Amino acid sequence: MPNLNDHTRILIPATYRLLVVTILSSAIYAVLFNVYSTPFIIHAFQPAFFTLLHLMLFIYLYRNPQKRIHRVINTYGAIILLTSVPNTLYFTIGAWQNKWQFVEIFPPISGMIILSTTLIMLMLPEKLNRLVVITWSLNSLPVLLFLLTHPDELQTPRGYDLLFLFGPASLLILLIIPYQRSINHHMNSINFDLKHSQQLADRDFLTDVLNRRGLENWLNKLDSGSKICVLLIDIDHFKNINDTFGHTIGDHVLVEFASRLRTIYFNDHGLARWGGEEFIMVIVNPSEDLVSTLGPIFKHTLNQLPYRQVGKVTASIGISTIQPKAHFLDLVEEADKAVYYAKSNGRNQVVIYSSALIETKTPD
Ligand SMILES: Nc1nc2c(ncn2[C@@H]2O[C@H](COP(=O)(O)OP(=O)(O)OP(=O)(O)O)[C@@H](O)[C@H]2O)c(=O)[nH]1
Repeated sequence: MPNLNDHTRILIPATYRLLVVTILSSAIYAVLFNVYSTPFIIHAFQPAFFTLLHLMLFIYLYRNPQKRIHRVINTYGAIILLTSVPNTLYFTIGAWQNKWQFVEIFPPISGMIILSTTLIMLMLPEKLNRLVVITWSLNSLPVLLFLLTHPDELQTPRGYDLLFLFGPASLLILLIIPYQRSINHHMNSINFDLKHSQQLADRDFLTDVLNRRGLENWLNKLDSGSKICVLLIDIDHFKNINDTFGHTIGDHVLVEFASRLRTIYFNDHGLARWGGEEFIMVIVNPSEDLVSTLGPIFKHTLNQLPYRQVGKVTASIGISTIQPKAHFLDLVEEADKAVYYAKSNGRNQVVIYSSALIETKTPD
């Protein structure tokens, strides 16, 4: 799954799992309620409807997970809230009005509520915590309040069962919150470290522009329909700089050269160190007009002012034709031929590749 942030990458499979568990458990309820029917006709349909609803949610997510994940999570939370709470309130209020015995009539959904809320808290983002706590409180408080004010119903096997289920389980839900927060915190810091190391691995340690790997990753992120133009920029007589001023000063020149290249700005472009004293710039969707103006821009930026410690530095630049990004390596070859031509022709110049130029004018 390219271009997904890490959070979404974790969220999507977690939501699939949550939906599968919910579909399976409500399907089991649907079967059980039909085999062992309750006095309420709605129980014959509600779990089946629930199963269908979550199945539709699963298919909806499956068709476009990246775009729909947050909508699906919010809908899931809303369904839990809107189906469980009215159910619980209906039975507790009815029992309070002496319409029925609560412990006999309350359907065995407590396990389902505990399962879904705990799973949501463990798997889904912190923002749903509040919804889960509200759902849980609106379900457990009426039940606990009713049982504690009706000892005759409490002191039955089902009464104690419900008391312990909703009582200690409420505590468990509260305990999961800090646990989940610390997991989130750790995951965020691991993601941050991972991203940081990936960024470091994509950069040239000396000049801090992209390295070859970084450029490749950058190219992969471009739209497949993008057209590009490649510029190879090779410092002239760099060996002389090293020989005359020493390797360390040579390094300083590379850093200064790269910073000057960074100041040349196009709408969308990538800059990388291709080799020792050779840099590469890829311009995305350039016009032919732009390409024809590149020479003066580069010469002005790179050569005009002297470099600290060493004075004048020049470069030979080869520019490829404009082609789809899939032809990147061919374009590098073109730019390389143009650089070779520039070097052989006296250096300190910008050469635009054309087959005619290379065939007819390449000096020996
Ligand atoms: N200081 C320094 N020198 C480097 C680095 N990487 C490569 N070099 C040097 O860059 C020099 C490149 O030399 P050549 O390939 O002969 O090219 P050039 O002297 O620039 O000559 P032309 O390209 O023909 O103008 C070599 O002396 C390498 O040692 C680096 O990271 N730091």
